[in-house]
Amino acid sequence: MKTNSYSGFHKLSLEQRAAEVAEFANLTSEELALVTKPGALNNAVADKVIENVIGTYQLPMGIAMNFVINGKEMLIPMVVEEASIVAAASNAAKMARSGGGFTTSYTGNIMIAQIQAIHIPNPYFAQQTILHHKNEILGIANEKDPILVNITGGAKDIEVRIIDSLIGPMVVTHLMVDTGDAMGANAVNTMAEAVAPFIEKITGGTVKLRILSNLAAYRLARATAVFTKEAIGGEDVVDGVIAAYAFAEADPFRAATSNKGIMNGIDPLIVATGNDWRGIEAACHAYCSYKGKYTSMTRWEKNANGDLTGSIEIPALCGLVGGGTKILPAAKVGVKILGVQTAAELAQVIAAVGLAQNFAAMRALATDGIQKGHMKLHARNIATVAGATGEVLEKIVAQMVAEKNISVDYAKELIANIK
Ligand SMILES: CC(C)(COP(=O)([O-])OP(=O)([O-])OC[C@H]1O[C@@H](n2cnc3c(N)ncnc32)[C@H](O)[C@@H]1OP(=O)([O-])[O-])[C@@H](O)C(=O)NCCC(=O)NCCSC(=O)C[C@@](C)(O)CC(=O)[O-]
Ligand SMILES: NC(=O)C1=CN([C@@H]2O[C@H](COP(=O)(O)OP(=O)(O)OC[C@H]3O[C@@H](n4cnc5c(N)ncnc54)[C@H](OP(=O)(O)O)[C@@H]3O)[C@@H](O)[C@H]2O)C=CC1
Repeated sequence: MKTNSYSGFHKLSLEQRAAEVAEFANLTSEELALVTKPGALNNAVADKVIENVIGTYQLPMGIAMNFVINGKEMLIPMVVEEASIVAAASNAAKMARSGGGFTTSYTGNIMIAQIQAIHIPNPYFAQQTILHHKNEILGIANEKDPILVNITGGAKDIEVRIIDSLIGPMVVTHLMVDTGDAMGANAVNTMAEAVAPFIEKITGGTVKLRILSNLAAYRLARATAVFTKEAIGGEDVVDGVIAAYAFAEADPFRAATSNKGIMNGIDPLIVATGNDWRGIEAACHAYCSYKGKYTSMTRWEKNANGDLTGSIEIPALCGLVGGGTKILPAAKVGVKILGVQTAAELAQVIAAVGLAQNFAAMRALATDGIQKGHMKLHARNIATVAGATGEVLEKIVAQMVAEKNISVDYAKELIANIK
């Protein structure tokens, strides 16, 4: 292959595509084998999951321990490439046990589909007109998915917003659909497309976009936890975490990093269960900013006893019956390890893990600094990249950590000295 402008690449077999890519990118046969050799996700299945497939790509699955959620002991599967995340989640969950673990709740599996209508000269009149026809709109939507209607009732309500925009006012109808154990993108998109002509007819406008909103403000998972001051290192640590939170609450530069720390917990669980991590990333970041400024996804306070209390409320977009969960064999194992039966349960675990992950990072930041714990574990990564294995690896990790000098170059130097 001499150029990447290649019409019909998708029509080749997986093996042909892999060979073409190897030629273009000068891959050795060993390098190519790292993506083409059969894995637990076999190539024939992988070829049906996305497009232009040349093979598969593995990531580690680790298990976060110690979680007690609503009184139930759970193992949390996490698929991720970053050292210290799984250890940190286990560490936080261990400390949360002193306060009884995590308590969660959920608003239900309600997704929003948006139908955007433009070119309407009288938007307030159109808004009320759409609301007059709520039952017909719900009827049209529900005709599209009788199975979902049987399971959950399907589309349940509408709301209509008028949005000022660069091209004038828009009348945006929200269709609220109970998507049950599905994340629900496909069901709500189909319904939105079905009701669009009727909205055009009753408003005289032109419908453009018909698509779900990732800002799933009616699909909220909540989690709380009490970390007793004794379990986390005393009242200074409580105050340190609250000061760290105050920084994130006030400053979007800090909030972005703190929230990345929360997604450190959420994304690996989302991936382990075959869910869409782009969807939940968009949802969580949008939800913590749509009431005004971009701020922290969590809240940290001190109770009357001087203990630390944490809370989180996020749109936990996830499902158990569709998307990757249905097709990826390892995702099914992830769900089984977790032991959840419904999307509602999964959503609540997601919130609890996000809260735990934030606590671990905030506690580290407020005490020793992040590098001590993180770099101790990252050092194993660095030593592996430098080529160390077995006893040599353990030895140089210990030395790099003790000397606080953790780099690939130094690891290589230590390996050479040992030899
Ligand atoms: C790293 C620790 C846990 C060490 O913490 P430690 O106090 O040295 O750990 P420990 O040896 O006392 O062990 C306590 C528990 O932690 C877990 N644990 C401890 N070590 C392991 C391990 N090797 N493998 C698995 N689990 C481990 C395990 O549950 C263990 O209990 P045990 O099983 O021994 O009874 C701690 O320092 C920590 O929680 N640090 C936070 C690390 C973190 O957040 N990493 C994420 C990457 S940094 C980032 O991306 C986000 C950030 C930080 O920027 C976000 C922000 O700014 O807010
Ligand atoms: N903006 C975004 O985030 C977008 C995300 N996506 C993608 O959409 C995918 C997820 O869509 P989703 O619609 O969940 O997946 P699927 O369409 O794969 O699966 C959902 C379907 O499963 C069936 N089903 C079976 N049992 C149940 C049950 N108990 N509860 C509810 N439904 C059930 C329903 O179909 P039936 O009624 O026919 O039986 C339902 O429509 C992900 O891959 C995501 O990446 C797509 C577009 C945009």
